[in-house]
Amino acid sequence: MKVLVLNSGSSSLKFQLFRIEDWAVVASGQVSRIGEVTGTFHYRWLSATGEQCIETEQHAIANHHIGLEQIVTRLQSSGALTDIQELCAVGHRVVHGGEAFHIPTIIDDAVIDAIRQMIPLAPLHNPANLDGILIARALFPQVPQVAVFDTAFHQTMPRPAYHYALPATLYNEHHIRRYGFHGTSHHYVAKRAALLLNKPLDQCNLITLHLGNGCSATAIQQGRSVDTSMGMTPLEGLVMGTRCGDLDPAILLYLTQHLGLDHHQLDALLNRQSGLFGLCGVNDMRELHRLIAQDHNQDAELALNVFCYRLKKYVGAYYAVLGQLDAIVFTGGIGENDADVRTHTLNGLNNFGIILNETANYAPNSGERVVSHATSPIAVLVIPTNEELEIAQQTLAAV
Ligand SMILES: Nc1ncnc2c1ncn2[C@@H]1O[C@H](COP(=O)(O)OP(=O)(O)O)[C@@H](O)[C@H]1O
Ligand SMILES: CC(=O)OP(=O)(O)O
Ligand SMILES: [Mg+2]
Repeated sequence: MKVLVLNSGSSSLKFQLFRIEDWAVVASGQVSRIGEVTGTFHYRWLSATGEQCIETEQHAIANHHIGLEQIVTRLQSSGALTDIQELCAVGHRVVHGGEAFHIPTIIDDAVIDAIRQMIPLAPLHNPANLDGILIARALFPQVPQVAVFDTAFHQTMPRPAYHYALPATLYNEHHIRRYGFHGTSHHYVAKRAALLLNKPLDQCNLITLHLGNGCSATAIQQGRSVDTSMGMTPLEGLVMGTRCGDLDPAILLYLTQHLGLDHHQLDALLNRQSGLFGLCGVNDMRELHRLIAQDHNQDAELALNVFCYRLKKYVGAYYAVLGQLDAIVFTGGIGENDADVRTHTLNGLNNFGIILNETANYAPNSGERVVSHATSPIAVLVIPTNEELEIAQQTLAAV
């Protein structure tokens, strides 16, 4: 039997098909640039003889419905999913679950309505997540669908951590509070960290740093999220690829009053034109390093420093929140691969008991690893995230 995981974004649809006996990935890939003149269909699968096969096609993919149809056709023709009966569930990443969802949830009409109502709280993510659900339901009417929410893991945050200092009615009547995101990833790497530390998760205090296109930090006390850097929406907190993270809210007033920006322009500015991109014109961390190495580009250098400085402040704050700390965990495309970011962020924290081992930190290695010094009281770990596997396992448990 197999579980299909879908992560539906605004212009892409990522998928992985797992065999539940051993959680092997039988097929995976993504359709991207949906709705553009040329789309891309990237497909990887295991042949009948166990060989890894890869294929990339370029052609227009008009919408998510057509994208998912093409995925299913290819899953069938490659032998990864010869019969739909083999599919025991479809798991969906859903970014915003508000306060309604603490656990993976079997999708029915009421759940779909609730996800729809959450769209204003995650305008970049929830509409696409919902499309993925509706299309998968139409394509596989007999197969149970499960929603796994980015917000669920953070529902254990205590009230002082999630309340904004705003008039109480804004929470009581409008649900304006901090929710936090990337919970599936923070939870997954926390479980892996506990194994590496050889301690039960409910005895581990951790700071997990998910640094991808979106970036967030989480303080984990005895295995539960007690604070996280993203807020009501995935815009608060760390510096990200194109999102600004924390800023003085009066800047928004200034931008509207003195520069005449309307709310569409503000949305574009904060979500898509800020972060690393706003500071130096590129949002890909690898590109940023190239600009620094090849051209000594000062904007890129500043962007890297702003990124790491903000991250260091969150590490310090969450250390104070936790009081006692077992490990700091780096994950996501940047966290897993960028030794410079790890060094810049943790530089000068020796007196806090955080001592990087630079040889281990810079060693070319892609697996789970310890990059702190053997004598460091607090371990520093690099753990590749696997949101899809976590969603697949939670999906199976839910059905
Ligand atoms: N080898 C690398 N060194 C530095 N940064 C990297 C490396 N590989 C990927 N990244 C960065 O990871 C980010 C994307 O992270 P990822 O977790 O894949 O994103 P997403 O949030 O879309 O899942 C990009 O900024 C990219 O530059
Ligand atoms: C919630 C969020 O920011 O997700 P992503 O990093 O996939 O954009
Ligand atoms: Mg991601």
